[in-house]
Amino acid sequence: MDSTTPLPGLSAPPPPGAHALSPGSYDGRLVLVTGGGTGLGRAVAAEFARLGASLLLVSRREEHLAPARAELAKVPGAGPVTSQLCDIRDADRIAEVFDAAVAAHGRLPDVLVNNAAANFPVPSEDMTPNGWRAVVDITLTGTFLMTREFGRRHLAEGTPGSVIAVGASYAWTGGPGFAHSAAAKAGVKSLVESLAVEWGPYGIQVNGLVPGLMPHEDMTADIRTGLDRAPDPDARQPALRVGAPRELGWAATFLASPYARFISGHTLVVDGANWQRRDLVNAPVTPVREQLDRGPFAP
Ligand SMILES: CCCCCCCCC/C=C/C(=O)SCCNC(=O)CCNC(=O)[C@H](O)C(C)(C)COP(=O)(O)OP(=O)(O)OC[C@H]1O[C@@H](n2cnc3c(N)ncnc32)[C@H](O)[C@@H]1OP(=O)(O)O
Ligand SMILES: NC(=O)C1=CN([C@@H]2O[C@H](COP(=O)(O)OP(=O)(O)OC[C@H]3O[C@@H](n4cnc5c(N)ncnc54)[C@H](OP(=O)(O)O)[C@@H]3O)[C@@H](O)[C@H]2O)C=CC1
Repeated sequence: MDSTTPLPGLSAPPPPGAHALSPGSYDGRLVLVTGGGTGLGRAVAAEFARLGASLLLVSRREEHLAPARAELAKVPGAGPVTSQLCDIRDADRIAEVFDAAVAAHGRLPDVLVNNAAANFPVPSEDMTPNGWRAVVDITLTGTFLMTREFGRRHLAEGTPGSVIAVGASYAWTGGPGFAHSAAAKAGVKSLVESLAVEWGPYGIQVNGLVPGLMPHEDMTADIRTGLDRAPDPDARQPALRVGAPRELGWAATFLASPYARFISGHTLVVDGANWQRRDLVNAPVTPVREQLDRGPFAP
């Protein structure tokens, strides 16, 4: 290969609609996806549906849930799709959601995908106490409250289950400009490791799942603007391409399948090795304020 031959990078994913697991692998199973009305949550829900799962989508806004319900119900092979409005910071409402799951689907969710999260870029010196609390309460405490209810219900029934918590790679590295979200995701990773041990004896598997850069149309304006500052995102990844949301869905359906039952307490990163990237000599440091175009600090 000479220097003029383009490098291949990691190969493109199979087309939408393809799947690795056998058709009907999730027939008769109920999968609860928080934040399942948008973005990556919706893509993960679609892959479970394609394999026969019934779905329960949970989030705060009907305008996110209604279109997703309609679209996911049309996925070939999908079981019934329902949704519940719920702010995952509200433990009482979460209990009602599980009651509604049993009423609508006749069973507890077999799989819980904790995908809902909150995030916005902000230099830490500008972050308000309430801004910190909103992100940590949704991302970490919300994940705990959902998982706690799932675990309690299954322990009471004596039934098995599988939990997947969507994380971010800055759980390991820190996330300058996203200190609240990075701290919360580090907490999520730790929670996965604690609960996998606590609940393994009862047949409940708990794993983390970390997406790399997987652009989608629901990304928040703040995050989209940040990404738009760096053109050609493919060239910035070791894979020489960004990820497709369905690649996260395929990983999720594997992790909750019988073939991955002995994997627990693990956090799987689906990012083409982007988070491992290091240069021998790094680019010059640009302060977060400058990266975010915030101007001088004005207390
Ligand atoms: C860059 C490179 C890309 C690189 C990209 C790297 C991405 C890394 C991986 C992670 C990705 C993700 O998590 S993506 C997931 C992103 N998705 C979301 O966040 C969707 C949900 N978001 C939301 O609902 C809201 O934005 C959020 C505020 C976070 C939560 O809603 P609430 O209703 O609870 O909160 P509110 O009452 O509106 O606000 C609570 C406080 O937060 C403050 N606040 C709200 N939005 C704010 C904002 N944009 N900037 C500053 N502060 C903000 C408010 O002023 C309040 O503080 P006071 O004024 O003091 O009261
Ligand atoms: N996109 C990416 O490249 C990356 C994403 N991630 C992670 O992937 C996951 C999905 O992200 P993405 O799809 O991009 O983000 P989105 O903004 O599209 O999705 C966030 C979802 O969470 C729901 N949500 C937010 N707050 C609450 C709440 N309090 N209660 C219930 N639901 C809530 C929202 O629905 P509603 O507003 O209706 O409540 C929305 O559906 C997150 O965990 C994120 O941290 C990690 C690394 C990279």
